[in-house]
Formats: sequence, structure tokens, C-alpha cells
Amino acid sequence: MTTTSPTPSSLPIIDISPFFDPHSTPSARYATATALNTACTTYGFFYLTGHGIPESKLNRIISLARQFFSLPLSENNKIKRHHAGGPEGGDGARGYQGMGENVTLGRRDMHEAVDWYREWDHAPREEGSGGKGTYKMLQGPNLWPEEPAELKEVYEAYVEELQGVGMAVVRAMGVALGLGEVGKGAVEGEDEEVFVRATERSFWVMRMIGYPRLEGSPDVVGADDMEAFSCGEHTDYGCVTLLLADPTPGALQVLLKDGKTWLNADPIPGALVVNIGDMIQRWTNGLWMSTKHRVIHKGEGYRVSVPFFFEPGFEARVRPLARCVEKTGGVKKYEECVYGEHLLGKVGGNFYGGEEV
Ligand SMILES: N=C(N)NCCCC[C@H](N)C(=O)O
Ligand SMILES: O=C(O)CCC(=O)C(=O)O
Ligand SMILES: [Fe+2]
Repeated sequence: MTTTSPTPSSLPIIDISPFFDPHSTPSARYATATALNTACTTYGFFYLTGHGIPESKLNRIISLARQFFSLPLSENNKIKRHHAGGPEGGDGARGYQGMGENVTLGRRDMHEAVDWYREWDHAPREEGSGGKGTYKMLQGPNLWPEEPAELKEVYEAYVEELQGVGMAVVRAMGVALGLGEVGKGAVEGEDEEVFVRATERSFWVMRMIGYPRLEGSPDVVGADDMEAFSCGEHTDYGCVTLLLADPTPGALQVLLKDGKTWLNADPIPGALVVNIGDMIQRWTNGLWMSTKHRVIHKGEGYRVSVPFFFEPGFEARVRPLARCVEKTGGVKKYEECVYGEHLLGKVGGNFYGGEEV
């Protein structure tokens, strides 16, 4: 485990606006796609501008997150996640999780969080012993806090906007990979809109995360396990992560291609930090890798971030695209997988005790 301090950030900045503007010129879209290809090939991480969400709205999201985490634990626990299949009617994943409940690489992470997923509230519900019935992992309704009162409305609107941003990014990705248009040389079913179709009913995830500073942090249960990482190194699971974080520098770190240098991904005001997930790696046959990253918050104050994971549909089947197999030496590196199964495998191992699946 290296502890050398990361070099300053130099991640590329991608202006996505040509993929929103119906009047944009082909050359403007081409310029964005080209820059995106370089960013995804070299880093798998970049800053996104031109997404159309005003900075004031982004600041509101951060301040509501901060407000929620500053409430007493008893208040936070009103939306505590409950075990899937348990008597409380939970789905194991949605809701509030306390400090150290999340686990990465077998170690407790030093953060607390609330997770929301695409609604699945009409899922079959079996009668449990507690009378409330029980959901399968990931299938229940979302849990929203009473305080701050406006959080639900503001966050739901934010999810709508971010789905549009995610769509624009995956549309640009199809162009960036040179997948081609239908009827103009594209492989059948694998044209430049392939990611757009796969994410049409995105099984998105939004996390609201709170990170106390690591050094001198309060003595919480199992603190000896949690000294090292705010969030241990990992890749994200799906397509594109659209991360909003407060201005704290030095916390989010990205592993470079050399496999040993960590680069700070410090926030740029108004921009989102974007990274690609495991499904993009599979589709591109490893041409674009889902980059490892981690959080070590030793800076000032309590850090908050709100990543939004724009993902394929739960049932989406993901296999290497013929064009990408060609570009990577002709050998298919991954078997077909179903996104929802990949997700269940990950989420099931994410909690301390691992009693979930
Ligand atoms: N939905 C996403 N991508 N969440 C990322 C969380 C990463 C940490 C997790 N404990 C892990 O080990 O994967
Ligand atoms: O808080 C951050 O900056 C990143 C969090 C993250 O990587 C994740 O939740 O997947
Ligand atoms: Fe992540």
C-alpha cells in the first residue's frame, strides 16, 4: 500500500455541450468525441463541462447533503437500510448506512452514506414475520429523509437532469469509439447508439456520502479497521459515474495506467468528475478500462460528495463489441454478462458481515 502523496491533477476537461445542442456542427461533435476517446483511453477519468446544470443547483445538492449528515444519528437512522429478506421490509441496499458499514477489499470504509436506486417499488413483496413483508436485494422502494424537508424533491429533479447528462455522455462515447451509424457500415446492433439503447431504462444509483477527516476522527466502532481509507480502492460497476463533490482537495485519488501513481481529482467548480465503469470496459474489450480510484480524506472539515451512477438497465446484456475486439488485437477478453447480476454480486459484498445475499 503506497502512501506517497499524489501529484497535482491534470485530468482532461471534456465539453459535452455539442451533444446537447441540436444545432451543433459535426465538427464540434467530432472534437468532443475525439477528446473523449483520448480521455477514456488514457485515464478513464475526466472533468465534464457544458452539461447545463447551473453551479447554484450543484451547490444546493452539496449543502443539503451536508445538512442531512449534520443531523443526530437518530434522525439519520429513521431511513436506515434494512436487510433484504428481513422482517422490516428492506431490500438491503436502499437507505442510510452508518460509518464503517460499507466494506471495500475486506476493510471498513470511513464514511456514511444514503443510497437511492431506480425505483422498483412494484416488486413482489413476500409476507415476512414482522408483518411488513420483505423485498429481494435491490428491489424495494427508496427511503427519503423527512429532514431536510426539500431534499427529496431537489434530489429527484437532480436525478432527472443527470440522466440526460449520462445519455449525452454515452451517446458521445458511441461516436468516440467510431461505431458508425445504422446503414452506414455499423455492425448490426452495435452502432454508435448502442449505449443509449442499453441505458434507456438505466438502473441508476445515487449515493450521498459523508466523510469525516481520517486523522483524529471520532472513536467509532471498529475504528482500528478504518484508519486507512475513507473509501478503499475500487472500480465503479456500470457505465459512467457523474460525481459532484465539495471543494475539499486531495481526497479523491485516481490510479494512473502505470499502476502505482495516484493522481488527485480535485473538484473544479461547476464541473462534474466523470469516470467509466466495468460495463464500458467489457463493451470496449478493455480498450477503455474502468479506472481504480479511492478516497483518503485527511484535509479540513467534513467532506461530502454525491456520485450518480448512470448504468445500463438491470437486464442489459453486455458483451465486447466487434469493433472494439478488432481494435484490441482480435481476441475477446470477456464473456457476456447481465448488468444486474454483476451489480448484485458487488452490492452483496459491500456490507460489513456480508450477510446480505
Ligand atoms: N455503486 C458504486 N459504484 N459504488 C461504489 C462503492 C465502492 C466501494 C464498495 N465498497 C466496493 O467495494 O465496490
Ligand atoms: O467521494 C468520492 O469522491 C468518490 C466516491 C466513489 O468513488 C464511489 O462512491 O464510488
Ligand atoms: Fe467509485
